Amino acid sequence: QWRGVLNEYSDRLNISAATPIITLGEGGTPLIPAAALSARTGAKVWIKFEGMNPTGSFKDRGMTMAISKAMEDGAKAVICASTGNTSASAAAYATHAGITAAVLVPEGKIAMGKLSQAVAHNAQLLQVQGNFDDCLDIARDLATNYPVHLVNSVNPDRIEGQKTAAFEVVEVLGDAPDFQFVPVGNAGNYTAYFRGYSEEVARGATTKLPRMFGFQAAGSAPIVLGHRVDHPDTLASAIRIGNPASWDLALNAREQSDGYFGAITDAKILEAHRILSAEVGIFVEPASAIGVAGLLERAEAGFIPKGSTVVITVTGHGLKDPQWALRTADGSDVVPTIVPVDTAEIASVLGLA
Ligand SMILES: Cc1ncc(COP(=O)(O)O)c(/C=C/C(=O)C(=O)O)c1O
Repeated sequence: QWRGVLNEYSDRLNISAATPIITLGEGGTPLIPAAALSARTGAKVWIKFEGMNPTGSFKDRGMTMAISKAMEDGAKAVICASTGNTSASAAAYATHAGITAAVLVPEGKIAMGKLSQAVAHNAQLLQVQGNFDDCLDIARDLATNYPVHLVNSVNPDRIEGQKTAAFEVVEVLGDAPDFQFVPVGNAGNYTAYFRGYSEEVARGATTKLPRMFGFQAAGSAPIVLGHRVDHPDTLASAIRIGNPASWDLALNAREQSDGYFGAITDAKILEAHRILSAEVGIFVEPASAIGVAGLLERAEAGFIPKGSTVVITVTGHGLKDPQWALRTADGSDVVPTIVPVDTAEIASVLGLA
């Protein structure tokens, strides 16, 4: 069986025999051809479905590394700030390791699925009366002044673990794609994919780097705007971040990969969210759909050559924040169809009769 990314890629990660391997089987996620998106764009589109990780997001790749290294350092408690998925993952891996996790989330801005996971995994969850950026400032202060180990993506172990997704793409495609699309909050994952692909080039496993295309929500797009956003706002709560922790690393990755950062409106995020679930059969939380929206926008604008190989990483499962599938385009609630226990009636409603 798949043994988790630290075991599967041990020779390409900075772990040693002294590193305890804390794993829930993360990684080895599906790379799924998206015929509907290929038809819409003329590219050859693949979806890297990171919702299939143990806690339902890509964060598990980084957390297995961060918690394993924390255990190696003798940590007894970990701390993180989170818009939700990092807290769910930190809580799961910490409890699996037998240590405690404290998580700081912006009050009232965490999706129900993620809140449920952090509580279920016995984290000390504090809702901070501020936004994610305030939470990260506090978490860094706590890790500096108290005996708690910081597991946010400012911790390089997280980037190390997350770069394994690029290894898996290359294994399946036999080369790097022409374009790699990702959502961008702190820009840790954008940075991690660039690092993973760069290492593949260095070891001769690929002929090229993909162009790294990252997307931020229009109401929360500091890298696109070129300045911090003090009051970020988007329904894509996972990427509601105004001061990205890996900003400089991401700009470097963009330069070196002839990459791009773009902003996408909430309406276009929801449109892509629906296309992905209704036409491809992949259910994601809204932030994860921004890469699909980004591809549709870039293709429409003529920047994606026909026949290009495109990988879009969708980062969190739709079950994290299922409410969005139950709203119609104009924001009203989907009305359930209620029928009597009567075959003829139902056949008629289904349009069979
Ligand atoms: C579903 C989903 N998609 C994309 C991102 C952006 O990744 P980065 O650009 O590496 O930050 C996040 C980030 C979440 C957190 O930052 C957190 O959980 O604290 C996410 O949950």
